[in-house]
Amino acid sequence: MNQPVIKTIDLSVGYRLKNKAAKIVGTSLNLELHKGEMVCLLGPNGAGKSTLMRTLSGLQPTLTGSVEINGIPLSTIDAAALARQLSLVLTERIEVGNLSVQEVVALGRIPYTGWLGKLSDTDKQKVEWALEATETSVFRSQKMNNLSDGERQKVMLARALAQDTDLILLDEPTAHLDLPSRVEIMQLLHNLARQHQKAILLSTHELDLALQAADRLWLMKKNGALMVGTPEDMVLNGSFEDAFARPGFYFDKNSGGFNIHRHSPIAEVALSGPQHLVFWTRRALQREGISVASHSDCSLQITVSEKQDHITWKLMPDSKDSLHTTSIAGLLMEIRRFLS
Ligand SMILES: Nc1ncnc2c1ncn2[C@@H]1O[C@H](COP(=O)(O)OP(=O)(O)OP(=O)(O)O)[C@@H](O)[C@H]1O
Repeated sequence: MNQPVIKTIDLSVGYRLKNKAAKIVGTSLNLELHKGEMVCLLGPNGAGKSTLMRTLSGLQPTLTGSVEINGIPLSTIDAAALARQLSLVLTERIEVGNLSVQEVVALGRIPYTGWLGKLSDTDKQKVEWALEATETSVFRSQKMNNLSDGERQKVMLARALAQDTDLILLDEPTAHLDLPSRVEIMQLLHNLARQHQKAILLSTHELDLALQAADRLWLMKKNGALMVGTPEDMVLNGSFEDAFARPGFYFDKNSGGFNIHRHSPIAEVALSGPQHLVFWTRRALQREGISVASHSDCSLQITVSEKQDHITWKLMPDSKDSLHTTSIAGLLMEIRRFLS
């Protein structure tokens, strides 16, 4: 594999306290991020994601160990050179006055032009490309103050793209966005990594989206350990659940999501039918505390089917006549009756 864009060597991150003691947040970190890949940094609140992000971007000193960018120690790279290698998108709303979208994106060219520098043709092309890639060119003339949070976030990403760095670090880029905008940002970042060979690291609390979109996960635990792997490996080997599960909240390997319902079911039923109908029926049953058995030897069998857009659930209790219902609400009512 080619040289990593960013690499950490026995890195410890954390804080020097007043009494000269150190608060170690992450330790023995040997991480690599390569061009063309998108990595999601996940972990519960307080695990140390922001601390690691800040350390990797040079905003905070390392406790021990080092960070290298394109093979050069971060501590030896001056601010101007660093800005040509690394761009950072933070969650905090940065006040950019009443600048237009295009003017904000053009700020990404400062590492090449200086504060008062005039944009060259190349600079203008890079700004144009960044606006197109993030689909922000349609509102290029609008003032930043008039944008929605999602539009604003895309503009901040465009500014980072205009900076034309191999490495882009984003701290919770999808915070405050609605679901479609979160999906859009994740897809955009993944495309940028693949199509434009960017190395992208983003911290996020979007577990579902990270599982789907990340090439690899960096999973920080509360004890300072960090595990690395493809999302599917981390689910299958249990590390994903291990980092997030709490009493009353567990990861369901069958659905790929967290469940908020109790572990010990009050009843077990057999369920069959087309996959998507089984999926949503199971969700409703789980909420009732009813599990779906992997065998058919149950006192209640449910079959769900769909004909010409009409969905029917057929309940077959072993002791009574079978009955039909045409909604999940009806199904739950019948099951409650059956169990009472
Ligand atoms: N300036 C500081 N001095 C000392 N400790 C700090 C400082 N800032 C953060 N911490 C501690 O470092 C630990 C990691 O915090 P950090 O903000 O990096 O976690 P995080 O994973 O980003 O959390 P969240 O998901 O809630 O944003 C926490 O225990 C926090 O209290």
